[in-house]
Formats: sequence, C-alpha cells, structure tokens
Amino acid sequence: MSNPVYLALDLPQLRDAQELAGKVKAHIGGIKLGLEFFCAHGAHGIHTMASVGLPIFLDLKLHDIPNTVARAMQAIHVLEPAIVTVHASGGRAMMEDAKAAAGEHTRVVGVTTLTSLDDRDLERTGVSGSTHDQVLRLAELAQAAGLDGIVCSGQEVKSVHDQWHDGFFVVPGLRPAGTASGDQKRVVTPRQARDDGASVLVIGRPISRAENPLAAALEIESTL
Ligand SMILES: O=C(O)c1cc(=O)[nH]c(=O)n1[C@@H]1O[C@H](COP(=O)(O)O)[C@@H](O)[C@H]1O
Repeated sequence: MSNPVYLALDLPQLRDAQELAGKVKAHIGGIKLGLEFFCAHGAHGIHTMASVGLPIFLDLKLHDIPNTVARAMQAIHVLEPAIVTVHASGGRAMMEDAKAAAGEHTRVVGVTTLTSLDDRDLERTGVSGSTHDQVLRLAELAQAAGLDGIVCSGQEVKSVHDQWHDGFFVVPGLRPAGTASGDQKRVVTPRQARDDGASVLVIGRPISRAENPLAAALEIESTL
C-alpha cells in the first residue's frame, strides 16, 4: 500500500516548503498545498512543488455559486492536481458542476464540517444536531452529487465509510499520541484514522513544526 500521508505545507516561504518536502519526501505519499500557499505563490508555487515528484493535493476549499466554482476548476486544470477540495455546504449543483469541470485525473472531495469545530461551534453557525450527524448528511449529499469523496475528521470516518463503501476519505486533524491539538478540536491519531478507513491522512504541524521533521515523519510512518 502506498504511503497515505499528505504533508500540509502551510508555510509562507516557498524555499522553506521546498526544503521541508525534499527532506521528508521518502516518508510521505503526497503534498497538500492550501490557501496560505496558493495566495502567496499561485500557480508558480504549485509548479515548483510539483518538481518534488509527489502527487499534489490542492486544498482551495472552493465555495461559491456553481458557475464560479466550475470556472475556477477549469482554471486549475493545467496544474494537474491529484485532489481538489470544495465545500460540500455549497450544495449539490455546485458540487456536480465542480466535478464536471475537473480534470479526468483529479479527485474532487467535499469538505464537510471543519475539524476545528465541535458541536457547540456548529450550533453557533445555525446548524442543529451534532458534528457527526452533519458530516454524515453532507457526505450523503457529496455522494449524490458524484464527488469522489469527502474531508472529515477521524471521529466520523468509520461511520462515513459504512455508508459509502468506495468513497475516498481525506482525514485531517491528526495528532500522534501526546502532541498538542492546537486549533483542532476533533482529533484522532494517524493510526486510528487509517484503521477506520481514511484514504489520505493530512498531517501538517506535527511534522512541519517538529524540532526534527524527518524524525517526526519517520515516527508517524512507523505507527501506520
Ligand atoms: O481540507 C483540509 O485539508 C482541512 C479540512 C479540515 O476540516 N481541517 C483541516 O485541518 N484541514 C487542513 O488540514 C491541515 C491540518 O494541519 P495541521 O493541523 O497542522 O496538521 C491544514 O492545512 C488545514 O487547512
């Protein structure tokens, strides 16, 4: 089985991102580049990071009317990302159009409820019920819209897997035992998420902010 760990390179400097990816590339399966990276370095940054030779997960969390999202999808075709995110709460038509506009080799996954939110936070946004139920609801919508899978926390991935057997499940909010959660509220260990059916394990700070990122990546790999 290929390495399921995608390293979230949430770093402001392109050179630092390149250096870190180069250092740990033998112990990860891909690179996740998000909003911070894309706003700072754009398409040039994506092309630069593609030279590391690992699949690129372009995490832009698109969320707009269907036409706008579809056109954004078309514009990022040329970057050939392996995975792209849209917000599942953007609705079925938005997700259908996003998938139709994406490249043939790009997996489109729907972000459900962010791993930084707990039940109380969700309630404050006007959504009733638990984060768990909301994730399952949005997963069903994403599946009906023809997406390849969803993003959810490790606390829901088992239930989602039970209702969507061949889905592609991206799980962030991962912390090796004994490490700080920071702003993440729905957290599990990388091993737990993998055992519960995660296809991709998104890991950022536990590697990128570690004193020794290579040792941290090796340690995580050894637990999988
Ligand atoms: O779509 C994501 O990747 C994502 C969704 C989510 O619900 N929670 C979440 O943390 N992420 C991303 O996953 C990464 C997690 O980073 P760390 O908390 O440093 O491991 C960040 O780049 C987030 O943008």
